Amino acid sequence: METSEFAIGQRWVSHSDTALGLGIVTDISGRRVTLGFPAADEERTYAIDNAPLSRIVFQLGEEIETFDGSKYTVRAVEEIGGILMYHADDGEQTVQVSEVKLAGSVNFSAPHQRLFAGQFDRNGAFRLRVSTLEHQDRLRASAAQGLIGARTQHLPHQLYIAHEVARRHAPRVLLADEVGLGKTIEAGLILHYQLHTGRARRALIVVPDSLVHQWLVEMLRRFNLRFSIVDQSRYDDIKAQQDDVDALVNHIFGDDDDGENPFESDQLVLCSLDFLVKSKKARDHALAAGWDLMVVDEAHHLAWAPEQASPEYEVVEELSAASKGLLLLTATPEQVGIASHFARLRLLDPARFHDLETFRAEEQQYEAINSVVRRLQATPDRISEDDKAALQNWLGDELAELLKQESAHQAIVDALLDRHGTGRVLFRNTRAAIKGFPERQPLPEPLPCPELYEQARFGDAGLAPEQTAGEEQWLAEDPRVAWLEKKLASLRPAKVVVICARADTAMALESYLQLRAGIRSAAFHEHLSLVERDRAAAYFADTEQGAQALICSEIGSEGRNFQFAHHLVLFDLPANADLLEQRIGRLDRIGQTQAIQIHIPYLQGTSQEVQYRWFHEGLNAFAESCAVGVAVHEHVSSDWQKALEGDQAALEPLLAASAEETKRLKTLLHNGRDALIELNSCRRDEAEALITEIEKEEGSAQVRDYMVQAFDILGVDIEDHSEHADVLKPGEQYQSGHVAELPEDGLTVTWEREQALQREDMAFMSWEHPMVTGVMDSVTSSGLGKAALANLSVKALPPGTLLLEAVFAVHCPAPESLQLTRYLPVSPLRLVVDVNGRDLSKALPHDRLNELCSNIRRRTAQAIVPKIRAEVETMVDHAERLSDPHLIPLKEQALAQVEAGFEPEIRRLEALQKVNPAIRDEEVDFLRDQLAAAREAVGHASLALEGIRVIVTS
Ligand SMILES: Nc1ncnc2c1ncn2[C@@H]1O[C@H](COP(=O)(O)OP(=O)(O)OP(=O)(O)O)[C@@H](O)[C@H]1O
Repeated sequence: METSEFAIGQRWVSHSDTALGLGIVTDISGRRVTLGFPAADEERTYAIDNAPLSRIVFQLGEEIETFDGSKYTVRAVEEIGGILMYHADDGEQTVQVSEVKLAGSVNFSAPHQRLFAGQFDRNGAFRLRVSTLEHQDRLRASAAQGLIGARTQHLPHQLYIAHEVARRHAPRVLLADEVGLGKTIEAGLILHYQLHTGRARRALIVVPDSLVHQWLVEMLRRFNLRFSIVDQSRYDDIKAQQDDVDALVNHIFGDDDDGENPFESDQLVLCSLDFLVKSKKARDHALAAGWDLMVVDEAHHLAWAPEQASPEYEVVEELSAASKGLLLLTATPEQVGIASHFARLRLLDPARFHDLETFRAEEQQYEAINSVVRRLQATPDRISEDDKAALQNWLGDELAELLKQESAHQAIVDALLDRHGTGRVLFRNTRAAIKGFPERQPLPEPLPCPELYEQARFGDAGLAPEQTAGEEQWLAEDPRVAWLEKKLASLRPAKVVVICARADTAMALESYLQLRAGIRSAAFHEHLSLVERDRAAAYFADTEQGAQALICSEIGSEGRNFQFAHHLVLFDLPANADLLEQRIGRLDRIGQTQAIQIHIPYLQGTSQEVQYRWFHEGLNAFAESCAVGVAVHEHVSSDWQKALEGDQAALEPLLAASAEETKRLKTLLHNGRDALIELNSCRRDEAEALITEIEKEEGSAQVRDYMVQAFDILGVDIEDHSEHADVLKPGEQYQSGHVAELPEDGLTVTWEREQALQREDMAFMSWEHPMVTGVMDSVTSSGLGKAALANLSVKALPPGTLLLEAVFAVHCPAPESLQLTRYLPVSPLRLVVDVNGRDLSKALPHDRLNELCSNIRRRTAQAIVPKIRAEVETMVDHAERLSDPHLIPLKEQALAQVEAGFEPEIRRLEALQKVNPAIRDEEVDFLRDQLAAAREAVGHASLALEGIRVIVTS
């Protein structure tokens, strides 16, 4: 009996998460279905179209258990109004059990019961099941888990961060690598890991308008993560789909709040921050949907001051409370000031960052902390008395506790970085630490100031004086225009990115260059729709027919990837040094192969010249990435303002003071904050070990061998394409239910990452490709290979001897929030027994049996099974008895890991509570309760029989 229509009361299981147990349909509304999972005390809502659910129908002869613990054997099944009624007996009386009454933690479809019910498979399916469990177990224990499938180069700083952050439960961190070092990739790796390991299911990415499409594409092509965009047009579509009567009612009553919540229809959603700020409805919907992980790119837009938060900050603050994990991304965390930086850290970790003034005061101590940390690391076996006193001062009573720990020095360093640095929350890699970036060459072009700008030489207006003149006029008289035209002609065919502060300037320049100067160019600014912007960027990227120049407004200076170009023209200069870094970062990013030529046309005797000299001589911000620009500006702001206003006398002192302050701050940061953050952001040796592990996993041919084995059983044909590549096609016996993502006309795949990086048209098949994980999940959650019957012909055993090869795996239903799979591996246990209970596991290894066993014809097998039922039951009992002792060490190990996972967290919160009165006792109690619940759940773990092969000798 098979049905796929949902009805309230039906029982289904989640094949993506069997630990939930047997679910019951509690609500069906619109395109969503909600199930309660009593064993795990969880409720889940799925989109009906792609719910990972399988209907559970117990077969005749199988045992069922009701929620009050009574057990019955199924004798007949009938369907009444979509609900199954089991006619069952307990040996004495016959009862009718509605499926509604079945227990939630029932372990359905026991392999031997499947066998007796005639549901057995050939040998190959059993073999596939065993190897699936073994691979799952190995992969889950591997440090490479979650990081294998990405179509990216293995860069140590990225993998280190991803590994460090992604393993956390509900991570909340600021990814603040310098511009262009790959924060998007880091966020993608973390997302991929969290989704792959089930630590997160629902994720929301919030980015500026101009980056929506780029994120969509990066997530899909690099990580196989398919996000859905929610924007105004999505709402328009929903509205259009509403039936006419609804629309009429809404129109009359002015109520358009009903209708679908598009944030709930998908698990992975991408949305622009601008849209969330503008649309209250979208905001409310996003809030109501709830998230496991939220990513916010270009987080420097989230400005905050003690008196007033920006609307962007408010939106993210609200949403961050509705999301368990939070990743904020920005290359320039202090772009809008230290207060905003603090406020963002507070969103991430309110327990640690509770007071702005305390935060400021702490920053003064970084240098002293750094020197103690360095000494601790240099001499791991002793601490000087002076350092002990300093540590006592910083860590108080906690020090004594930390000193008792096994690796006391590391624990103290970690506690210091966390409690007195930005340790757990902030990651920042710098070009200086990573090395290998190309040179940046500033090429100033002083030009005479035309009369046209006589009234707009200085102040802010002087930075973009064209806004004070008519368009025709400035295009004709501003010498930067003629210079640009000539420069582009002389550089042809080299690609050039031109950035100016304002959209009007970009538009006027672009149409001038295109129409009057005959230069192939494209404009990129905020007045274009998202599609038009992507089209412009693609036209510019095209190497054969594309534009030579892309004329961008300031939005082109964020997040975009233009590293294929080597020339940047700064048509004007921004006021803020971080913005300058963002602009240069479009070209100065991973993948840039040549020196970057930065052309800087400026008008002499205007604020442009002042700004050029300030950036160049004061901050050295053209030639090198400058992280201290905003802080230096705060220090010299009144002189800077004066110089910008045209006060000649202020300029030289400004340049001298800025250069000195830049040097001072860089040294300070180098020895203080940056050093502390660097300690945290990439531990080289760990990163290298991780890469070795990932490459070992990728380098082995195991994934292909496994999939070849699976394809053989699931009816997928493999044709040779070229070295490392194949073409997969549905064959005659194709079982589409087990193989997701295989198009009818086939799929070209590569098994090698290097090839995948070159050939984006090929799917990159790794252990973490959705087709591979889909097959693995489908094998373990379905009945495939659970029971098999085989023939063995060996002289050593008399004909007619029966053997049982059984495979067990750890089973532990528990609330998902506990994430117990972290501690309890699958741990497949294979045993071979005979009818007398002899343990033959070692004498008859799995591979040897695979070689020796052959299939029995189905008819013959069906005739044999009823005759050997009693013996099989006896052998299953023997195997279960032999399996029992294996569970004890597994549980002990899991318990130790549970403690090791929770206790540092509890200690940390207790330590922070002493300095932060805002931490409530309930927060600490919550963790203690979680620990108790995890202990209890581990206590109930069992070894469940996952598959059997009954072997008959001949
Ligand atoms: N591991 C990698 N493998 C291949 N390409 C990479 C890798 N890391 C980064 N890149 C490429 O380098 C460029 C910069 O990466 P990304 O956009 O993630 O940087 P970012 O730090 O977010 O930049 P920004 O500060 O400008 O937002 C992108 O083109 C990206 O595709």
